[in-house]
Amino acid sequence: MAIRLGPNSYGKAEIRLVTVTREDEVHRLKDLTVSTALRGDLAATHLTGDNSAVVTTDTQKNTVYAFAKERPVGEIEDFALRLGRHFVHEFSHITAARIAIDEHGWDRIAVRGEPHEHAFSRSGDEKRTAEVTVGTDRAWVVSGLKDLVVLKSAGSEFHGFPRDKYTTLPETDDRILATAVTARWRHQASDTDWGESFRDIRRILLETFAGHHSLSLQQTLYAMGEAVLHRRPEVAEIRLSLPNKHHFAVDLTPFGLANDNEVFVATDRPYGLIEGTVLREDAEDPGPAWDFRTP
Ligand SMILES: O=c1[nH]c(=O)c2[nH]c(=O)[nH]c2[nH]1
Repeated sequence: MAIRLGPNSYGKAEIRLVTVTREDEVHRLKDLTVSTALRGDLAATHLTGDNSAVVTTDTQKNTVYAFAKERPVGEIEDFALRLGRHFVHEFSHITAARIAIDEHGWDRIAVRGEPHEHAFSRSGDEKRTAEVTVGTDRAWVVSGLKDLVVLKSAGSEFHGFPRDKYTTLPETDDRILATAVTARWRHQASDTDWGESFRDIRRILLETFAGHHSLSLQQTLYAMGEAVLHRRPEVAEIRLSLPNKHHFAVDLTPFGLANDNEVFVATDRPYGLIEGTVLREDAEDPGPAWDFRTP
């Protein structure tokens, strides 16, 4: 029986990093969860236990903290690029690094209408994300956001679907449409103005969700992705994952009441999960941008 080692990688997952930058009395916060992963000639550790090529996951974690001290973290894409390039350039047997970062937002607390210098409240569940893959001669950058919860109470219909003996869903020309957007977009280059790009893409996603008259969440997904590609030339491809956060009109007839689309039950499971990719016809091959394990 022939057995061999297949694709493999290793790293430190979910390193929690918080930095405080002080400009006089005003403090700035960065709150990140960083995951590192390395690939390379690591057969020996798997096959014989020879660890001489293993840049330990503990060292990877320490490197993240040291880099955060040596220079301001800055945009998460830049921080990930610096870390990835370090691992690949410093260790010749490491052929690729993947650095994934979630950034958690904090808002300044307003005290008597004035933003406080050093007191913050968590912005909510939404995260800005970056997944950077660094190879020996180039890098791939995927930016994104997670858990951006949105809802519209008009401008959404869903009808025209096939009915069989198991179909009970009523057709509707007026429903609540709600989702928690996870979006990841692949950049064509590795030297964009990451902050400006992120803020504008987030705005485009929100404005399209709000303004698009939806006949299905699938159609809304495509419209959101298409709008980003129309307006942001730096993006080659966008992947969206949209859980349908169902809001069903409650049947009030047992109480002698009509429900004129005003009273809903919000259910959290099961949920429809609508996922899709929108990309440029001439998009460059993604290489390992999405899947670190692909050669
Ligand atoms: O926008 C929707 N797409 C579906 O595929 C679907 N399926 C379903 O039950 N409700 C919805 N809504």
